[in-house]
Amino acid sequence: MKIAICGKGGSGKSTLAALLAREYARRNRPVLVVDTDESNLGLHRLLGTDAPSDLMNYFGGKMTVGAKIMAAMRDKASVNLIEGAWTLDDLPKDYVAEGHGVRLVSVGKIHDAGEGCACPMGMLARQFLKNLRLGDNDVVIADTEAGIEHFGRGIDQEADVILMVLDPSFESLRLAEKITGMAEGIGVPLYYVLNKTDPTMVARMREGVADPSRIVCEIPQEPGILEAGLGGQALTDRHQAIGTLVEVLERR
Ligand SMILES: Nc1ncnc2c1ncn2[C@@H]1O[C@H](COP(=O)(O)OP(=O)(O)OP(=O)(O)O)[C@@H](O)[C@H]1O
Repeated sequence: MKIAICGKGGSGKSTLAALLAREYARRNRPVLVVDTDESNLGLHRLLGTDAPSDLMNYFGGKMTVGAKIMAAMRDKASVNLIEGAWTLDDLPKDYVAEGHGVRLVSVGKIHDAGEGCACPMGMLARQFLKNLRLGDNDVVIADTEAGIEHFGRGIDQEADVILMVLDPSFESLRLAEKITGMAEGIGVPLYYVLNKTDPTMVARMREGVADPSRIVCEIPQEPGILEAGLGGQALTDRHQAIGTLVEVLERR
């Protein structure tokens, strides 16, 4: 199963990706987290792994990939960055970080001011997800960048299911309307995960959200999660809400 995680900035996408990956690993499922957010620097810490090298470098680097895209656009041709299908065991080992039963690949980061746009990362992320061939037990979790650009890049189209993280904010509720329409447009099932909640907030979010029937999980505001985020530490604790979420995803 390929799961894309989206939501507004700071809503808890990386936190959910890490908690979910850990939970699947505890259940002995092969798990790959794909970091498609070119700005996020801390996902590996939440997973307790080293930072992987940018997968972009395996394909010759951002300049090379960018030039291929430009040439293809000029020739009105399609861009094929990856030949054939990859399984989780085909991943180039030097570009995979591993820890606690979870593998992590990072498509690429913006490293320097003025280095150009992130379009090559978007193209590679989509093709990488598309070309992954999964076994029945395999789980791929793609952490996306904040907002909706990844929908424009076609990344969500490669997912079997999209989880949108909503924190208690007006912006999350409004973004849910937009994302719900986009997910319907590409025909990928979308579920909402309410995060950083307390009982009062949950009630208000249920009233304000675009389609409450899509809510499948509520993760409370937890000091342990906040502390791990501040200290750059791995999220090791088990959370009942995440166990429930996995079961909902399995029953789909
Ligand atoms: N349930 C929670 N309880 C307490 N703190 C939380 C919870 N979920 C997330 N946080 C905290 O909220 C902050 C943002 O979380 P996170 O980095 O996962 O968000 P994000 O959506 O991935 O952010 P970005 O848009 O920058 O990639 C972090 O400090 C994290 O520790």
